[in-house]
Amino acid sequence: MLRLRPFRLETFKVFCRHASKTGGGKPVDSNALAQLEEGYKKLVASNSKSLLKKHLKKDIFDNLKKKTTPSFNSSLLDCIQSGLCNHDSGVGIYAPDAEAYKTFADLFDPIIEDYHGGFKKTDKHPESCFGQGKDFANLDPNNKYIVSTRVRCGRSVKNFPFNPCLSEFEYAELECMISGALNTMSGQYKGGYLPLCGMEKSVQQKLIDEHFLFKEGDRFLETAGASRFWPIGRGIYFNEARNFLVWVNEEDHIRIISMEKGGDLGKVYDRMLGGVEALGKYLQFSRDQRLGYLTFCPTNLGTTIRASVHIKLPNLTANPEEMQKLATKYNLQVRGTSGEHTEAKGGVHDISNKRRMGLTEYEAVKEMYDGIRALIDAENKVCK
Ligand SMILES: Nc1ncnc2c1ncn2[C@@H]1O[C@H](COP(=O)(O)OP(=O)(O)OP(=O)(O)O)[C@@H](O)[C@H]1O
Ligand SMILES: NC(=[NH2+])NCCC[C@H](N)C(=O)O
Repeated sequence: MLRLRPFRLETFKVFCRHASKTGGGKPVDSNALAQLEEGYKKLVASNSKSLLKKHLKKDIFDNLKKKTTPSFNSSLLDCIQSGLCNHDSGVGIYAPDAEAYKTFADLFDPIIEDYHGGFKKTDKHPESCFGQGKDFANLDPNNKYIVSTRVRCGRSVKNFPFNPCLSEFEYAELECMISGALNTMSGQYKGGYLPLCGMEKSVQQKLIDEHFLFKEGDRFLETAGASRFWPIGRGIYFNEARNFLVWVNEEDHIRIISMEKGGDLGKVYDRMLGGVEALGKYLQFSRDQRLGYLTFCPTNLGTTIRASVHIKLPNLTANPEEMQKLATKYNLQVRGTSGEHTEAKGGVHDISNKRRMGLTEYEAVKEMYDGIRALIDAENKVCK
């Protein structure tokens, strides 16, 4: 087992702040309040299609604008700054610390319900049930459509807040804990950790282009306060075969990723699952009774699973309305070739399950599996 965390002044200060609270955080300072009012006015006047704009009604805004979270004093501005700065956000809100999901529940709950296909504020996320990859046959045995398959999940380490509330010291501490746990991995998971600090720019860019590494300078994350002290504490772990990866301190503390060429979803899923189990022996993850595994972005709560294929469907690509209709029918999300907020290049789309809450891990992957099969069937029908 890893050694116990040493005594830290930072943690002690947080503890004291927490212990001295008698409910409710510190009042929001007048500067933040003025920024909020201004930003809200602009959002309302904009043609933003974000879930933030849709659900931040005036009464909710007025009711939440002066609140802060008990332990970290995170404000509404801390939650919605990204959506206020980026009117092209699809969602536009993040939780600076786990308590934000409760303090600002009047806004998070309807957004969660909308994104995750009806997970109501009275609903409870089910217990984890991963099932087994053997139920998912190769989606494209003749290698006709699928370029590659990837399954990822996110984890937050217990007792640490999310990005905007982490100190520089905590970034380094988290990196040390997570890479320490990763370095114990054996068998097919054996590999090495590469910190972003000191990584050559050309190496970094190559890893991004190969779809292994997270990109840098994501404006949605930056304006959410998630890029402080960059690149301190950030990095990537690879196994020797480069089909198992772990991202450290990007959007979430941990992203566990399994990926390979072709359409063997079952194999990719099992590999991710084994990695999650192995890491779970060394690290404790934050889980909420109602929301499931806790993540920085509400779109990732619950199972945190995104199972995706890079796929070429020329006929459906030529008919984007039909493609979107099918994606909506099967609860799928269509992204561009380099991930979120990018365009499809060479006809390659990234298609994945959209919802992650209110269903088990197995069901989330099954949803993607059934949807991709339906899209391939539809593509084949047009061919005939
Ligand atoms: N099936 C896949 N095959 C190869 N690469 C993939 C696949 N799915 C996603 N990727 C790549 O993974 C990288 C990260 O993508 P992206 O940021 O959209 O998703 P994510 O890591 O699941 O996280 P988030 O949803 O938080 O953005 C990108 O380079 C993207 O192209
Ligand atoms: N990586 C994510 N958390 N994606 C979901 C939302 C991303 C961004 N905040 C938006 O609203 O468009």
